[in-house]
Amino acid sequence: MDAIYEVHGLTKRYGRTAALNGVDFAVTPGKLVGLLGPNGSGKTTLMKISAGLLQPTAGSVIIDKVPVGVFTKAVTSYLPDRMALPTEFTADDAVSLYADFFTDFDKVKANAMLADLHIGGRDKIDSMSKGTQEKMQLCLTMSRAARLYLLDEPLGGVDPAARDYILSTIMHNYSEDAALMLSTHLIGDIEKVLDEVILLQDGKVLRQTAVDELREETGESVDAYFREVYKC
Ligand SMILES: Nc1ncnc2c1ncn2[C@@H]1O[C@H](COP(=O)(O)OP(=O)(O)OP(=O)(O)O)[C@@H](O)[C@H]1O
Repeated sequence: MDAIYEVHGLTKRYGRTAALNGVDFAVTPGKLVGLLGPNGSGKTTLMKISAGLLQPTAGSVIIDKVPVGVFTKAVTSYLPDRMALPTEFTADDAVSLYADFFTDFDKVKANAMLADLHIGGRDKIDSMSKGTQEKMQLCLTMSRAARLYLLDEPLGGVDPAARDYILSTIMHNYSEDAALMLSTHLIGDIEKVLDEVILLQDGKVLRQTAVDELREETGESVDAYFREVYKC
């Protein structure tokens, strides 16, 4: 099957620091991929370049056969690792903004998810807790019918009781012709839903593998494998 998301020789330098150093991988449609790696391994940088928010130093990202640009932004739904909406907005304002901005946005779906999470339309972002802000942004991100979802730490501030709802929201809101890549440090919580993992280290891909194969080969969970590989 043709890849929906390809990364070729991707390099990003900040002065003398190479945040990414020749990253190559490809993801096919239908896959839910975990982008894993220790702090500073380049996960956010890779997501930002793929979302068209940052220019690489070298290399390319191809989404749905097109290099990152105006078209790919229209088919990529990106959840940043911090609040990207004006904090004076209410949840209703945020929904309206997404509806105006993205033609693939499903307002009914977004409102239903927000109601499930007890987020009121009139709730203001700056009076929501950090975790609630994250949940709201995730609802908006997953209410688009995109070809590629890029979620940077979707569970970071979310309490354990809400994590299962969030995980099922992630799993059930992308179609078989789309792919989803998420970064997380909460591997134990998320590995049950992952098809593949991409392990980053020092700006390079250490390994890309199917989760089932990794478990079979190592006889341990992805979480245990991660702790072993990246032991300080
Ligand atoms: N704007 C910037 N200026 C200089 N260096 C940066 C900048 N952004 C990131 N870096 C550096 O690039 C490297 C990769 O950072 P990045 O945020 O992509 O890592 P990460 O894997 O997302 O980390 P974390 O797990 O802590 O979120 C780090 O060494 C970081 O210090």
